[in-house]
Amino acid sequence: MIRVETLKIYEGERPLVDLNFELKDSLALVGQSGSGKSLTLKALLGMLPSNLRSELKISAPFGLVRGWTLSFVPQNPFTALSPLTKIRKQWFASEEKARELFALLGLEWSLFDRYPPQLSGGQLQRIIFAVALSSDPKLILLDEPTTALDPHLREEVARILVELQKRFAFSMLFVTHDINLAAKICRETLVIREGRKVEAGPSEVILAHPRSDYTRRLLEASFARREFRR
Ligand SMILES: Nc1ncnc2c1ncn2[C@@H]1O[C@H](COP(=O)(O)OP(=O)(O)OP(=O)(O)O)[C@@H](O)[C@H]1O
Repeated sequence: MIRVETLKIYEGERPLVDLNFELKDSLALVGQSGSGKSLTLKALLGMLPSNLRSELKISAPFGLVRGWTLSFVPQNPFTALSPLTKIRKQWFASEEKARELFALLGLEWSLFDRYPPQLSGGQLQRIIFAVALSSDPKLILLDEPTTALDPHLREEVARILVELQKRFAFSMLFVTHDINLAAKICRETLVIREGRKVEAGPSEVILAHPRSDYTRRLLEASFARREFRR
């Protein structure tokens, strides 16, 4: 279990984020735009903008080393890789590892020698997952990894993620504003507003019995988006 005992982010004296949480296998961090989701991920990655400072205290059964035990999946697969360089040249693990992950993710091996713009959004997102998994991480941070994808691909990516986690047993912190998607992917949910905890617990309990109006509004927004998509 990973314990984030203190995670505070300040702009000058103004606290933007003040959180603590436990992460067993999968935790969704859910909140409206501006609630502090991205800043929380940036603080955990040690990549905060230079005008902000943070206090971070984490206890984990392993060291968190970015690019090794700690991986990151960014929001937009279309911009995550350099467009002018073949996937092969952007791959830092062994070719054997690439073959294993490509097979597992249902990616044709020939895609390894293509340029990113030659791939579809779904293929690119799988490649980003392969890159994130290539160092055998213990913790993966995901920043709304389905936002840039078509709705049908979103469900597919959610399914792949759950399968990958079962197989590789990494922990994941999944950031999203979609509380329904959060519950599909993560066992537990932490709802935040203005950088503070609103409520936390098993995802299905939060979906079925939201305790705050804020969480209810997130649920309504999520259902409204779904209706709109139909
Ligand atoms: N470099 C910065 N300097 C000052 N304030 C910042 C900075 N970056 C973000 N903020 C503020 O911190 C708050 C949290 O921002 P953050 O980007 O974490 O929100 P978010 O929940 O990820 O939103 P979104 O869903 O829109 O990406 C916002 O009020 C934002 O304006």
